[in-house]
Amino acid sequence: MKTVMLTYPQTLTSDELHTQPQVLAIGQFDGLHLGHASVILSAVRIARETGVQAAVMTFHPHPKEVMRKGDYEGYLTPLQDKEEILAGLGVDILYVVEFNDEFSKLTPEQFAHDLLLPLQTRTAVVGFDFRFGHQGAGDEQLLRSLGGNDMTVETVPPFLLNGEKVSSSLIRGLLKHGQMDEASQWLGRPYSIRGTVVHGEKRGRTIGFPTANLELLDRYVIPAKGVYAVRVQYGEQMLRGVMNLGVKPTFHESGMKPTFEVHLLDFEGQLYDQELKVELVHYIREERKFASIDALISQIREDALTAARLLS
Ligand SMILES: Cc1cc2nc3c(=O)[nH]c(=O)nc-3n(C[C@H](O)[C@H](O)[C@H](O)COP(=O)(O)O)c2cc1C
Ligand SMILES: Nc1ncnc2c1ncn2[C@@H]1O[C@H](COP(=O)(O)OP(=O)(O)O)[C@@H](O)[C@H]1O
Repeated sequence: MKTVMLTYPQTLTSDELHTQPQVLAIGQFDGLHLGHASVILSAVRIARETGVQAAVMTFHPHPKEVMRKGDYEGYLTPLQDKEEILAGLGVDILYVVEFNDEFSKLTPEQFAHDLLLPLQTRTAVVGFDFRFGHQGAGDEQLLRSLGGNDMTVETVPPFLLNGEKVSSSLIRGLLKHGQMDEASQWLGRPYSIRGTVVHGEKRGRTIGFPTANLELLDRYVIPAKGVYAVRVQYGEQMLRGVMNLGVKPTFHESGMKPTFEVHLLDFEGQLYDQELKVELVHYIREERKFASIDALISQIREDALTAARLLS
């Protein structure tokens, strides 16, 4: 899959894009959950049937991050994660449109005429509640009429799981409550984060449980504090682990920023500066303040056994 970054208006109307006829799924797609996947897989299917390219258009940063100016709760799937998942769904090309003030003011007509049609979009595929253009003025009907004879529009109905509509906001809520099993079901995969291993307080090794402390690569949605059974991708290897996401109340009074720290079950070696992808598979328990270090150690030992059992 190829990724093309677009900024309106400079790059859009130029011939340099070398566009070819395509089926284009359009959306924010944060989370790339089962509902999003059904939109994208519809586009891929139509593209294969009609012998054209399967494309996706998304917007970055998240419009809410731009409009709320810093008061944004974070991404379920930052760009790098989106790219990886979309490539796996069979998408040929991903257009990432820079979402900025100017882009947010585009009318529906400009969006269709200056962006979709120059990209040779033969079919636009959108979710049932798709809105576009300044303040969401455009809907599916308007998109259809703006496409005229050049572009058709396919609308994909809501994807239901156990009778409920799969949505990013519902998944965010599940993560905040540590309901990882449900979140995984709706996402179609476990929730994951990526980070670089940084130096911590060097206490882990002294208590027999070294932990790789992660500095997250992006502004992820932060799930519930507590202990998790995790799978860790380290280069080509998949390793099992147990993670604490919290403020270590046994050692610190309030005011600490939550840290992500992972103890790998079957690993010895150095991880500093390495990148890890951590899948939060199950929530084990809440973080607690222990009366002694020994009590904490025996609890961590038990957590590691629980994680091994849950991940086997
Ligand atoms: C599985 C696991 C569970 C943990 N649970 C708690 C906890 O409930 N309360 C707490 O204060 N610290 C908890 N910790 C954090 C430890 O206190 C921390 O790993 C230790 O202080 C080492 O920190 P360092 O990596 O910065 O050296 C946990 C760590 C792990 C790996
Ligand atoms: N099984 C393991 N799980 C996690 N990290 C490990 C493991 N074995 C060795 N390490 C290394 O030890 C470091 C963590 O040790 P620790 O004493 O907790 O130091 P820090 O406070 O800097 O995280 C990790 O960053 C990694 O380089």
